[in-house]
Amino acid sequence: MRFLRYNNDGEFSLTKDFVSSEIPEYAILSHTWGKDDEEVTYKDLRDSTGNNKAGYKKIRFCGELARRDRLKYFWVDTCCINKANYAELQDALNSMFRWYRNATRCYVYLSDVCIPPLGINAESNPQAWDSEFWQSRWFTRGWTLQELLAPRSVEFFSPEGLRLGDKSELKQHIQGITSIPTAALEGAPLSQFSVDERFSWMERRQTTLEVDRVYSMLGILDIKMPLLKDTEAATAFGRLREAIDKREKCLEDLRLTDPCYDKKRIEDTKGGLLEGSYRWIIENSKFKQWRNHQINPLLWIKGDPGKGKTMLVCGIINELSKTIFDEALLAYFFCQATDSRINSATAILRGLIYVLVNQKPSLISYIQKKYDHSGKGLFEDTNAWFALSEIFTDILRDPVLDGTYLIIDGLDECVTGLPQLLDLIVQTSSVPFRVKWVVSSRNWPDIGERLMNASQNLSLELNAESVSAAVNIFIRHKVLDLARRKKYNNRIRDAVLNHLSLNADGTFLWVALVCQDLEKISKLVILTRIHDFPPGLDALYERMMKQIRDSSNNDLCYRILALIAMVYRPLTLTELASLVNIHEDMSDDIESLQEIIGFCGSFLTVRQDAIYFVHQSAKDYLLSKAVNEIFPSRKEGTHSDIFLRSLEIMSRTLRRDIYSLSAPGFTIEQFKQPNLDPLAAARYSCLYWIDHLVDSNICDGEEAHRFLQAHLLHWLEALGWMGKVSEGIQSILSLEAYILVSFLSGILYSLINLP
Ligand SMILES: Nc1ncnc2c1ncn2[C@@H]1O[C@H](COP(=O)(O)OP(=O)(O)OP(=O)(O)O)[C@@H](O)[C@H]1O
Repeated sequence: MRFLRYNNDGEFSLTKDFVSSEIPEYAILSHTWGKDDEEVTYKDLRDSTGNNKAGYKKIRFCGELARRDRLKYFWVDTCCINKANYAELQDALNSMFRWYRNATRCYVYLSDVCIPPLGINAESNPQAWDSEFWQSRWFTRGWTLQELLAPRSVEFFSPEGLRLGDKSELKQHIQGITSIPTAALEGAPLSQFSVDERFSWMERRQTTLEVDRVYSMLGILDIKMPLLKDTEAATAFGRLREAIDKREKCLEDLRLTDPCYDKKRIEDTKGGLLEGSYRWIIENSKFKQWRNHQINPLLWIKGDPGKGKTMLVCGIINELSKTIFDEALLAYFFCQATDSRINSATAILRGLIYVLVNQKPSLISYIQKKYDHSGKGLFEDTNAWFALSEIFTDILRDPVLDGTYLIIDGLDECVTGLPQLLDLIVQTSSVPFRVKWVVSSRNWPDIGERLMNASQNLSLELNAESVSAAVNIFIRHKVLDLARRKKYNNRIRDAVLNHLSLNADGTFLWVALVCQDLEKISKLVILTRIHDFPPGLDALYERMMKQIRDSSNNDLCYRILALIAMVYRPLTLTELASLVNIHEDMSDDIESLQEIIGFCGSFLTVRQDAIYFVHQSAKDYLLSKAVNEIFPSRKEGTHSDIFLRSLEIMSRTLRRDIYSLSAPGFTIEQFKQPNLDPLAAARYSCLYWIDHLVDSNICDGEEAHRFLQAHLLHWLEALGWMGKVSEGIQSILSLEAYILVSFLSGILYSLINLP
């Protein structure tokens, strides 16, 4: 990038070309072009021939303001680009948005907003220029759109050099003139606005060459593409659309989950985030040291189950996103062992990359080439980890990631690929990477072995005092809420407060579970019942198990708990009804099902129609301490039940043209799912029946064979409607491996081993 700077003689001249790592602070001019022969060109400046041109005034204007703001360098598009060199011009047009964005100051020269001589105090007397400002040509030109949006500081001046205000002070005016939302004018990332909305900001603007209406959108859309000479606008627009569509398709295939929504869901499922219960970490000396220094950029937060790590991480994300500087990014991922979609190292990398690219779309360039070659398989096939970790490290090397924060909650919940993931985290938290990491996990020795020397660790047990104080805030909040809703008198309220404070032992989850149970207890008996809640999570879970044991629905509750503990993603109520094999006339009675889930102690919770364990530790308890009760025929038996039940559901549901569309050739985009979805009960089964067969370890090739003989095409059709054909192919591959190892029925093998 080439600049102008003042010389000692008071004149200015062009500088050398600065490489991107050496670019100094600079000011930049935004203006509308006059007639070609009035503007000072690169050649004029080089040959010292432009002083008499009308455009010289603008350059001097910019230089004077830069000098006022103590900026040695300034940039003006008329003369800092050598337009005779097409390669340079092309590069400049592709870089312009970034150059405006990185400028310390941007001065807008409004040649047609003249201030009458008496309007010297222009800022405090807007009536003097208001109508000219509204009608200024600057707001009608194409290139000035990015000059308005990209820089942090945009100041408007009359040609007399009088300051009219900056884009923040004038945002009401600018919003009224341009219809651009104020958030965009205030610097919100443009990726937050849809592509169509961004195109609409250009609608009423003109450019000298029609094709420039397309090229002037490249930065705003964060797209890079070659600017071909003499291209028709329509052709350039077609190429731009194609680049956008390719990017969106790639992102769609990369996306397994959107961690931003996961965070919202988790906070909601856990009853909402209480600021007073996480703020201690912001003042913690280790946290501050990590935040303010680059010495050890990896912070490992560790603690026992239910100590509040996940909620702490949510709080840290909120806090960092408030203070993160300008261009830096913040990406995070919540790993959840109970959901097979988000419990592996590849899922974590896909999530982090997805968030990074969403915030900075140009990072797609690190994926696009590989994706164009391999398609969605890049993220899913057997080499996915290697491809994704290469893409990830390439992205982290990009200088735009300077100051970026990466956060992973629940490393202990990463069921597949944890060692590789830990190694990658350690590797990328050293030079030359410029990101900072926060990871959280339980106190697991395997994780400790890999992270201990490479990280600062913040143990919740070693910060017991702060954690206890945070838990007490939580207790107070919960009990006051209960007291208000259940009309406790002061004696009951204080007895509950007292019992919880004495027995919580710094464990948030224990408090949350006890309060959940207190909801169901009448205030008349609470003073006697409150002592039934023993201290310690396991003791509490044992108490919940005992209640189930003593209830008349215990068999159904055990079956539901076993099922929810073994499925690979949370089930909907409809899926549960069909899989648990309850009485036929109750299978579509969702209210009764919800009631039954209520009988399962506080182990389960229903949010937005999906059933979750109240906490990972609840599932851990069942899998380790209640095995005999809930898995009478071992875990394999439960897998086998789910497998057989799935075949039943699918055989009953799937058929040719399941949505009765009759006419062939429908695309998924054209299709609108009916309210009564015939696939609703079978979706889980379609996706996971093979996994359950494989994990059941029973050689039930006969059943699978019969099902595939009758329904192979119906099943593929259903997967198609669900957008899960590639998952189906993966399942077929596991089935093939399974039956090969199990020396199963040769007929089944030959049926699925299609050429
Ligand atoms: N800051 C907070 N605001 C509101 N609720 C909180 C907060 N911290 C903890 N909790 C409550 O405590 C429960 C347990 O917290 P959390 O899930 O964060 O623990 P954890 O340490 O991540 O547990 P695990 O390691 O077993 O996953 C949450 O479900 C929530 O009810």
